[in-house]
Amino acid sequence: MTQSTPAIRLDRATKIFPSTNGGSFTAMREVTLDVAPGEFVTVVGPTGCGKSTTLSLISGLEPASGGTVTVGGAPVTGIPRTVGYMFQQDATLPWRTVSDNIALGLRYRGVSKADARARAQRWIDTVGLTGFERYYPHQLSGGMRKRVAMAQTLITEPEIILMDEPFGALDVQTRELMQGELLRLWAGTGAAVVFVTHDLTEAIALADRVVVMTAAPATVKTVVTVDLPRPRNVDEIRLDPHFLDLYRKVWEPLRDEVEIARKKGASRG
Ligand SMILES: Nc1ncnc2c1ncn2[C@@H]1O[C@H](COP(=O)(O)OP(=O)(O)OP(=O)(O)O)[C@@H](O)[C@H]1O
Repeated sequence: MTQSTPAIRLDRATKIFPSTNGGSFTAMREVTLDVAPGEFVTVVGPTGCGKSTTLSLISGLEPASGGTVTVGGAPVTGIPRTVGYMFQQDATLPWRTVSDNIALGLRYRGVSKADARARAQRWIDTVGLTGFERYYPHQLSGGMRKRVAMAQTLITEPEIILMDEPFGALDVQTRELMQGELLRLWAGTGAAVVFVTHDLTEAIALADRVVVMTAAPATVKTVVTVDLPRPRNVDEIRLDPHFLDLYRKVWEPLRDEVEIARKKGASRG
């Protein structure tokens, strides 16, 4: 992959699902977006507009109905190995320890048990879980489980990380802590990130660019460049006066779409 090749390219990507009444439902309409290697892009939009569907197309979980989706310059035909995921619900196995859960991705890729364990230990230390290696997920706090999830995602060194509201279920303080942790961990990876969230403060604090989607069917309404310096302290950056300008730039186009989505929902209901 050369420097000019986008990590992800959506070119007029469209997704049509069959609907339960025998018709069809367009979830995405001609979404065009490039994400550069090492870029952090967040995606916001009204509820149900097609944000998760966009991630499904990039991850190869769903094929596009029209347009093209490429990862590292190659069309997505299956689930690319260079992609890591993090969702709102943890992907930890409840019957495996922290150490085994973190090593899992490497074991699936054929790495020996000893090597996977050693690399897992490095990640356990990096995410601040030293001493909890033999704990099971249910013995951990929500924030600690997120640390496991981040280590699980990053240990395979993905070139692309797809995140669907990964901190959505956390309380506000833990969420802010995890945002800071994510930025710290991501900074050393060079991975391109697409991060879906409903939280505009989170979207701006993390991103190089915020993509605002329209009400369903999703298409790109506008893209706001976040020209805040890195490394960022997510606690402090939201107090920066420029942060408020950026918030307005994202919220104003989004507000219109939320209103459209609300009216559509009301007319359907
Ligand atoms: N497999 C599927 N079959 C049929 N319809 C689907 C399927 N997956 C998603 N949809 C529909 O596509 C639309 C977009 O869903 P999607 O989950 O992408 O929205 P979203 O923006 O991520 O929503 P939210 O903000 O609530 O998480 C929804 O109306 C949903 O019902």
